[in-house]
Amino acid sequence: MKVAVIGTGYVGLTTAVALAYLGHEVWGVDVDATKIRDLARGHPPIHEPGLEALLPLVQPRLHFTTAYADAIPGAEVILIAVGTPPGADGAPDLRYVRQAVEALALHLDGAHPVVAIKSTVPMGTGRWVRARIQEIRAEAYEVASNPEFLRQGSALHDTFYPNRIVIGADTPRAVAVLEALYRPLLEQSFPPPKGLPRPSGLEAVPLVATDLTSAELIKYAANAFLALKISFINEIAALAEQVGADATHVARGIGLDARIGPQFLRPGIGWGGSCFDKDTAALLALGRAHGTEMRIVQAARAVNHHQRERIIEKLTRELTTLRGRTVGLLGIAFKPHTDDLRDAPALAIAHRLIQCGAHVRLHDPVALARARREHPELERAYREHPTEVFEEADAVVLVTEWPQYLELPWETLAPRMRFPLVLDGRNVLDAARLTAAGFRYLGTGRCIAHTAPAPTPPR
Ligand SMILES: NC(=O)c1ccc[n+]([C@@H]2O[C@H](COP(=O)([O-])OP(=O)(O)OC[C@H]3O[C@@H](n4cnc5c(N)ncnc54)[C@H](O)[C@@H]3O)[C@@H](O)[C@H]2O)c1
Ligand SMILES: O=c1ccn([C@@H]2O[C@H](COP(=O)(O)OP(=O)(O)O[C@H]3O[C@H](CO)[C@@H](O)[C@H](O)[C@H]3O)[C@@H](O)[C@H]2O)c(=O)[nH]1
Repeated sequence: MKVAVIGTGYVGLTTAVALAYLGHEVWGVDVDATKIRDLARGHPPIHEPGLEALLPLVQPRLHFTTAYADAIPGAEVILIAVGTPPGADGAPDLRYVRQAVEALALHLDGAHPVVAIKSTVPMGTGRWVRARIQEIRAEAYEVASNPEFLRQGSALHDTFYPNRIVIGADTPRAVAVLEALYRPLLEQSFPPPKGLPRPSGLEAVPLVATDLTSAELIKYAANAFLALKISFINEIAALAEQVGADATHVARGIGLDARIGPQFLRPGIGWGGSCFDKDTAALLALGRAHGTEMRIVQAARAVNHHQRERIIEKLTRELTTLRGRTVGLLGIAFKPHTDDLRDAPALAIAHRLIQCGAHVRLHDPVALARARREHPELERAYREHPTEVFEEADAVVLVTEWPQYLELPWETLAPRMRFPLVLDGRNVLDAARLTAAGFRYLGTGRCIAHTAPAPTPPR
């Protein structure tokens, strides 16, 4: 099948590569000429595990262009995967979707492709896209919603082995065409790419076929639910610290209940990234626009915003003041295995620390180059080697759980600090090992023996 993918960012590029691997003839279109030039030379502009290795393998069936005229004519499916960043009031800014739709409409030929929206868009957008194309072409085209659920850092894995595929469309033909596009994924009939083994037990992927608007809402509901699971465990973690409990044990204790499930219950610094903040804000705005107050989502956001401030509070409590202190942050990317810095907690914490009069040092094994480009205001803080953030520091905070940080020569690091405090924002370090190495170790939501509160009698 000839497929056009509009937008070659985290979602569009991953989708294009995966579809080419499955045997489709794929055209990736982007307005960013630099990105397209790099891609055409086989250089992915983003860090995503497996992408660089897979790109040359699929190259014969994968084309990159800035010209809609190359990609659209003859395509059976057009996937829109452009950005939908937050607008001023939290509602998504749909200008890139509008621009993509207007550009593609000019090149539609008689083949009647299905236009499917992969970008996360407000309910009603699909119907608007259909109407706009009809207005431009004076003819009806089928439009579908095909929301994407991949996670950055495991984007290819999630694309090849999704939990489900959602297709929202108002005609059976649109569903049938997209079902045919994804058949190898639905039936898991393709040989797993090298380095991306199929999860054991995965034999088929469920298809959720629904109407356009429900599919659009599924995406927002999924992200909001995941976000509130994280905020829930973080709220429990805050209480655990006060009462002398271990929130990681609480998470395991509740997560084994099949009705709750173990995932997204890792207490920590809270969520970051390009999606959760944007999509929960969008849901609030959409609720407001339709007279529905989204109270649970609002609470989840409030808890998450406070998570970053809790790091500042903990450091202030431990160090009395932040003025003149030196604080090292391990990890800048919003999660491991990506170089994405959108809504990265480390950047927010770094700016708050500087505001409080502290000196900051920042390291990341992959995202440092992007941080230098996108956040030159922090240039003095960046360090090339992780051990440099410990030099004469008063505290080090592990913000992003890159596996490399577990391998640091911890036994040699405490003596290099002014005050050997380590705040483990992701609960991944070995508390006993660090304590033995001379650190004062503080986890998140875990009260270790010497910080436990005095016992209180039952009332
Ligand atoms: N990043 C994720 O993990 C993820 C996962 C699921 C869904 N989503 C959603 O998918 C969408 C894309 O997200 P992303 O992270 O890939 O964004 P991104 O910013 O990485 O990529 C968007 C791309 O679209 C291009 N673009 C903008 N206007 C264009 C136009 N008119 N024609 C062609 N290309 C154009 C940009 O140049 C950019 O390369 C968003 O709606 C997002 O919410 C993202
Ligand atoms: O138990 C957890 C799980 C995650 N996080 C944090 O949550 C954020 C988001 O992580 P993750 O969801 O793994 O990455 P994303 O790439 O943001 O993916 C989310 O957002 C995408 C964009 O919409 C969706 O497609 C995915 O399904 C959804 O998981 C990160 O800062 C994580 O550190 C936690 O704090 N605790």
